[in-house]
Amino acid sequence: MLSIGLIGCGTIGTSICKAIDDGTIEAELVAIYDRNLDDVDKLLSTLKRSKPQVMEVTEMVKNIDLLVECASQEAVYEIIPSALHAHCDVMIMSVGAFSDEKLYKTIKELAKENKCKVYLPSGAIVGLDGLKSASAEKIYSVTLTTQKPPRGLAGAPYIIRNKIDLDKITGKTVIFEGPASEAVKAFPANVNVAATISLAGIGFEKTKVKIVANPALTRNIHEISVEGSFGEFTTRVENVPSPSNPKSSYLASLSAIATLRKLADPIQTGT
Ligand SMILES: NC(=O)C1=CN([C@@H]2O[C@H](COP(=O)(O)OP(=O)(O)OC[C@H]3O[C@@H](n4cnc5c(N)ncnc54)[C@H](OP(=O)(O)O)[C@@H]3O)[C@@H](O)[C@H]2O)C=CC1
Ligand SMILES: O=C([O-])CC(=O)C(=O)O
Repeated sequence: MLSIGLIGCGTIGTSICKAIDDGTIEAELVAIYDRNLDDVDKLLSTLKRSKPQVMEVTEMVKNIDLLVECASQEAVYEIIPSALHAHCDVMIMSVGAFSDEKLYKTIKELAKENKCKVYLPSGAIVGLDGLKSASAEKIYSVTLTTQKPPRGLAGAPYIIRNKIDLDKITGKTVIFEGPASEAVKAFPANVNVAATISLAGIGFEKTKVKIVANPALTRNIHEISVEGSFGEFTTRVENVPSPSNPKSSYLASLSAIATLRKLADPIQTGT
């Protein structure tokens, strides 16, 4: 059975661990870690059958087949290279870290050298299958428009740097427009999906991102528009935010769970 170690015991990490614990994912949860020890304790208290050890990544990677990152972009720098050196496969949620081309190349090389796989779930978006198919030929443009209730953007470096008072936003307001390369740095906990789209499509510089704060919303909306030699499509998802972290949509947790279930399934459906 697949043995899993997980870094980041917050919203997504807890959903994944519960899904392993209740058998939705056929795997063994061997180890968990979070820099916030209260989150570790909270997570442990929700598990009924699994008894993961709490251990740091250097120890964890000696005991697992697959490391799951659901922590932060900085954690990708800290833990993924060690995991690959130790011949572990990895699943990454904080995909925005890959806007750093050097990191992306290093991880790809390490994965090849150590015969490991790097899994990047679709996360909080829909339509990645179409984008991947379209990228076999010419794509002319890709645009992501993300709308969140203002509290779903709280704490982002761009909001802090520009002293944007989210409480004063009373109508639909465009907060940011620019390439995905800038968006994932300005909003590292809000639009990792822009990175996943960039990697599947036309890259971080050509992928356009618009971020809108909309106080009329209770959901996180992601719209992707793609034009290419295949024709054009637009996808739109209205995501329920996770109760414990309004920045992260619940679909992101479900997508992580689906990716892990796929690993145990001999039949692979979809592009
Ligand atoms: N690909 C996608 O579609 C999506 C990706 N995400 C991303 O997935 C990641 C997890 O999301 P979510 O579960 O909602 O986040 P949470 O904030 O709920 O949980 C993350 C946990 O990881 C901890 N953590 C952060 N950095 C490190 C580190 N370097 N080492 C150890 N622990 C660390 C945090 O601690 P502390 O509280 O101290 O920061 C926190 O306890 C985030 O980066 C998020 O932006 C989210 C939604 C969609
Ligand atoms: O969950 C979402 O709606 C998207 C998100 O936070 C991210 O991509 O980082």
